[in-house]
Amino acid sequence: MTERIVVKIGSSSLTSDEGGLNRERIVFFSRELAALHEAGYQVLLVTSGAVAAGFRQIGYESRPKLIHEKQAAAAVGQALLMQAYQEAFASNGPHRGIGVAQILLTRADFSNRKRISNALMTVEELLRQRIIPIINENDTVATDELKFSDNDTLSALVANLVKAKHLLILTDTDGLYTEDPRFNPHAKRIERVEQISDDIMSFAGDSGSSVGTGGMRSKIEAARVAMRGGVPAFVGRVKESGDLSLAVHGTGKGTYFDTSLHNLPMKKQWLGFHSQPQGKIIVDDGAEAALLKRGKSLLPAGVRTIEGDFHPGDVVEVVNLQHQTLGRGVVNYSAWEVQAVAGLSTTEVRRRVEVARIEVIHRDEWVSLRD
Ligand SMILES: Nc1ncnc2c1ncn2[C@@H]1O[C@H](COP(=O)(O)OP(=O)(O)O)[C@@H](O)[C@H]1O
Ligand SMILES: N[C@@H](CCC(=O)OP(=O)(O)O)C(=O)O
Repeated sequence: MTERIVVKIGSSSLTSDEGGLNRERIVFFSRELAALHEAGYQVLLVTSGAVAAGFRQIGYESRPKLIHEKQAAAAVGQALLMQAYQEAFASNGPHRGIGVAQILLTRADFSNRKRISNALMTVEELLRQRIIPIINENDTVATDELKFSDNDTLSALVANLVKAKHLLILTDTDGLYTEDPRFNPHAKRIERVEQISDDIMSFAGDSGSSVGTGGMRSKIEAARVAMRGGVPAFVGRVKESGDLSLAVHGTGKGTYFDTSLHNLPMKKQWLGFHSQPQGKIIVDDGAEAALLKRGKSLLPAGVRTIEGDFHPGDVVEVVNLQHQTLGRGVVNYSAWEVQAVAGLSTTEVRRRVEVARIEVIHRDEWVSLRD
């Protein structure tokens, strides 16, 4: 299969603090992306910048905070953003330039299997036709509680969906530092991350600009999602011509997040990232090791207790004794049944309740969310 690359560009790289698009940067990034396209990669772009591009046109003085104002700014800005990319790509590449297409997605689209498979089919066809899909959140319809709000997570979910070879998250800093380099000029850059430990997470701060939203924290969260989906990620800066290609080839100006995991099938992506858990199962250390290290199913013997009300077939979150999330799975028992058999041996369970399957969660219906 032709290698796929998902590139995410943040507002801070495309616009200024005062709002409005920086057309020179858009032309620059489209050249960088065109070079990958010409080299034979299938390129997908996840771009922010709609709100930042639109608010000045509407007459707001700074990036709006109220949801309806942000949505109005995005509605104006999204058209400007697409127009700018369309023009920039039209003058790139051989013949008639490179074609682009707009795709707007919400979190709700990802949790609906039919909608997301339709989106994937559209993307596949665009890529076959050598068109670059340009993706943003559908800000006009995304409701506050379900919003991605920054596009970092969206780009990771897209990378998992299309089983990308790389996810490149471009921003205004050349990677993750031990502290926000704006506040500590002596902070050290981290070159490679193999596991997102609490230490790594603690380095990351909020956004440095008034137009960006996620900051480094949301980029690391996004890298975690991509890594779990078997997609290695890069977070860094692309400033000079050729930088994007360097980033793809492992010598970019930024931080690389490696993964040895395989791509997650669509069903497990849904289970891990888009399902809505109905409750929690708290398991002991033995069950934690069985699930995470030995790829086993969850048996009643390893269950300590539960939270919430759920029924067979529901998705539940599994947490350890320290309440850290281990993963999610489809449960075979109702909440009261799990509570009744918690800690019991398989023989004892069979004597007490009648269940279709002895496993509380079968390993085929389970996805680990630990690195
Ligand atoms: N530990 C850190 N290392 C690097 N940058 C950091 C760190 N903590 C916070 N930041 C800030 O995150 C900013 C990038 O995030 P953001 O402004 O949301 O960008 P974008 O618009 O590209 O998504 C950087 O400009 C930087 O100031
Ligand atoms: N969908 C929004 C993205 C919001 C945003 O600022 O994201 P980011 O710059 O990636 O932190 C937009 O296009 O303005």
